[in-house]
Order: sequence, then structure tokens, then C-alpha cells
Amino acid sequence: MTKLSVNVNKIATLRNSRGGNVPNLIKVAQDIEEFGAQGITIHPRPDERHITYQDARDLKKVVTTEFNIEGNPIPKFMELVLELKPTQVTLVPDGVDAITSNAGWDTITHMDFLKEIIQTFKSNGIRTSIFVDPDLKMIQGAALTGANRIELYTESYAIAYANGNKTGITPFVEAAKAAHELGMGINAGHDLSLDNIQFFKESVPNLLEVSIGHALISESLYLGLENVINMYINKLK
Ligand SMILES: CC(=O)[C@@H](O)[C@H](O)COP(=O)(O)O
Ligand SMILES: NCC(=O)COP(=O)(O)O
Repeated sequence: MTKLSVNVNKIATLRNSRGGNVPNLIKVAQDIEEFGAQGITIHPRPDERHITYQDARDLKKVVTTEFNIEGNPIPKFMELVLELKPTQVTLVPDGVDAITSNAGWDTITHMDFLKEIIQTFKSNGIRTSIFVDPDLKMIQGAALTGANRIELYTESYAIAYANGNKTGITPFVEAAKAAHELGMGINAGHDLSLDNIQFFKESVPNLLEVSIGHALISESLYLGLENVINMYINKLK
């Protein structure tokens, strides 16, 4: 079975757009767990434009499933993760001004840096994962850093699938096989959706976890809209 970890960044984005506490991030995370998701993912960015560092602390107190914190291991991120000791930390090489994550690690160039960071987290009992493109050299590099898992950066697959090109899955299948042979667990995420998740799951072996946020929250709006509009109409009769 592949675990579903729901990324709640978008809930915080919506809340922050008005100030106040609607929607209530903590309540939404608790509901997501109650509805069956097996994990909660957050990606606090340095500018705290969606998830704040305080959100991370508040979520740590209530999350009962797997808590996954993603981000670039700058000093303040390192301090936060070491303070909270989530189930898993996923290292993502995102620039401060990036709209969203847009690349995996170059695990060869950054090998020494990653080795040290991973050792620090592992010695604190935190499972480690590295965000990587489905590139065999990068997968081999990830194994040499000592990371427990990789998270395959799935944007290229999502774009290819949306364009009707199923061969976009091939590098992910090869990357997953290599990672498994090298003793690492396999996670995946970015732009996965109700449309493309089943083919990904059926094709990629040994997939332990997917983290999904943007599409999942958007789909929840679409799928809930009719119900809510009818509830308003009934109250306005
Ligand atoms: C690593 C990854 O792909 C996700 O964390 C994604 O970047 C979500 O971050 P945003 O919600 O800031 O786009
Ligand atoms: N690690 C990927 C993630 O948490 C969610 O990415 P997305 O579904 O918001 O693109």
C-alpha cells in the first residue's frame, strides 16, 4: 500500500489571504486524518507565505499520523525540524523566491553538504528523504548521502500525462527500481492528482508514500461546490 500524505500548504494560503483563522489549519489537518489520510505534509517556506513556523509547532501537537516537513535545510529550517522531530524531513533545494519547488537536488555537487545534514537528522531519530529528479546519477548520489528515502519530483510526469504521453512514466519506473536496489524507500510528489495518480501507482514499484496538496485541495473545492451552493440556496428560500 502507498500512504497518502496530504500537503496542507494551500489551506494556510487561503487562511493568510484574509488574516484571521478561516479555514482553521489545525482543524483541517485533524479532519484530513480522520477521513483516512496517513500523513500530513507541510513545506514552510522562508518567507512563511503559507505555512508559518508557528503552524509547524501547532501541527506537531495534534498530528497523529506521519508528519512530514519539507524544505531547504537553511539554518532556521534545521532548527525547526530538530526542535519538532517530525516522522520525516524531506530536503528540497528550493530558492527563496521560487513560486513552488522546481527542481530536485544535484546530489553529486551537494554530496558533502547533504551527507552532513542527513547524518544530523538521522542521529536525532528523524527519517530523511531527498527530493530528486528521476535521474539515475542523482539517485545513486542520494544513496551515498545516507538518506533513508528519495522523493521523486513528479512534475514532468504530470505534464506528460496531461498531454496524453504515458511514456513520461518510464524514467520514474527506472528511478524507483534503482532506488529500491540501493536500499532506499520511494516517495513521490508534485502535481500528482486524481487524474494521474492511479497510473503512477500502478507503474512505479515499491512506492511508499505520495504527498499531494495543490490538486487535492483544488479537487476538494470542485467536488464540494455543488453541495455548498445547494446548502446556501436552501437557507435563502
Ligand atoms: C516538494 C514539493 O513538490 C512540494 O512541497 C511543493 O513544492 C509544495 O510547495 P508549495 O505549496 O509552496 O508550492
Ligand atoms: N512533496 C509534494 C507535495 O507535498 C505536494 O505537492 P503539490 O501536490 O502541491 O504539487
